[in-house]
Amino acid sequence: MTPIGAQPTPFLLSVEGLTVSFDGFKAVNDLSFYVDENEIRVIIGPNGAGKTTVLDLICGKTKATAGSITFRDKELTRMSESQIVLAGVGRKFQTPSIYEDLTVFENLEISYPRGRSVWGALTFKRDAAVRERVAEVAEIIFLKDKLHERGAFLSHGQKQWLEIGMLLIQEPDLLMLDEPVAGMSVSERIKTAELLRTIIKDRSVLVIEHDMKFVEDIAHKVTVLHQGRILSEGSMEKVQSDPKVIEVYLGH
Ligand SMILES: Nc1ncnc2c1ncn2[C@@H]1O[C@H](COP(=O)(O)OP(=O)(O)OP(=O)(O)O)[C@@H](O)[C@H]1O
Repeated sequence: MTPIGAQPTPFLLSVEGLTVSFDGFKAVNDLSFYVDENEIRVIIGPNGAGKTTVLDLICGKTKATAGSITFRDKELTRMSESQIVLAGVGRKFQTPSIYEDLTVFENLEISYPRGRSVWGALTFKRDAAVRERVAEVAEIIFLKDKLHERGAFLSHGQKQWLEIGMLLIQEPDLLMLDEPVAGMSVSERIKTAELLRTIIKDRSVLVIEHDMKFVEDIAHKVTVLHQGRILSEGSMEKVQSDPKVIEVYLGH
């Protein structure tokens, strides 16, 4: 809460009193949390805590029963999924959904946003801009030497990075990732942490994750959900030593 008379804090994302009810069952229940610019926030919690539902609500896949989600100056609860994407929110689901028959280059190229400016007959200029951006993103996602490899031949981890790249090319201000390191090798997890640290220079990232070593590596702040509400919030150190968190989640 902003004290009366103070300037509002410039959060990138403010979730306030968010509630969604499925046939009377509140999967998310009067939830409030705030994400800063350039922050990596991780949401953890037991199965069924409401983590995926929170991301579904932010990206507009599920409509809130009550509460608000403010992204910069926009109220997301009143917007459609596509409007939310255009406002700058990218969402990656758990399973990679790249085009297996296309190359890394083509997968990135196809995701390049169209129609943001009038290119008209300037296709030559546009092609150069696309190639440049594809190269930049390929470097960030560790695939610059694989640009002409077909999606089908990438490892599971490389497919996950490519999908992150397909979102990055759209330059979202908020990127949401659901268990990005599930099924990855240890070295891929370390590189994914590096990737996230690189990309938050220009945006914030909201991650759902169960892998506590990875959470420790990346999280600026952790929000622990339980039964649709916040059980604990703060640094990894703080939530890890919170008896309530140990009881319902970490102790198992
Ligand atoms: N569309 C829906 N209709 C009815 N119930 C739903 C719906 N979506 C989610 N739920 C319920 O809401 C609760 C929260 O689910 P959610 O998937 O958000 O949890 P989660 O914390 O992401 O769990 P997990 O770690 O298992 O992915 C669960 O009890 C789930 O069954």
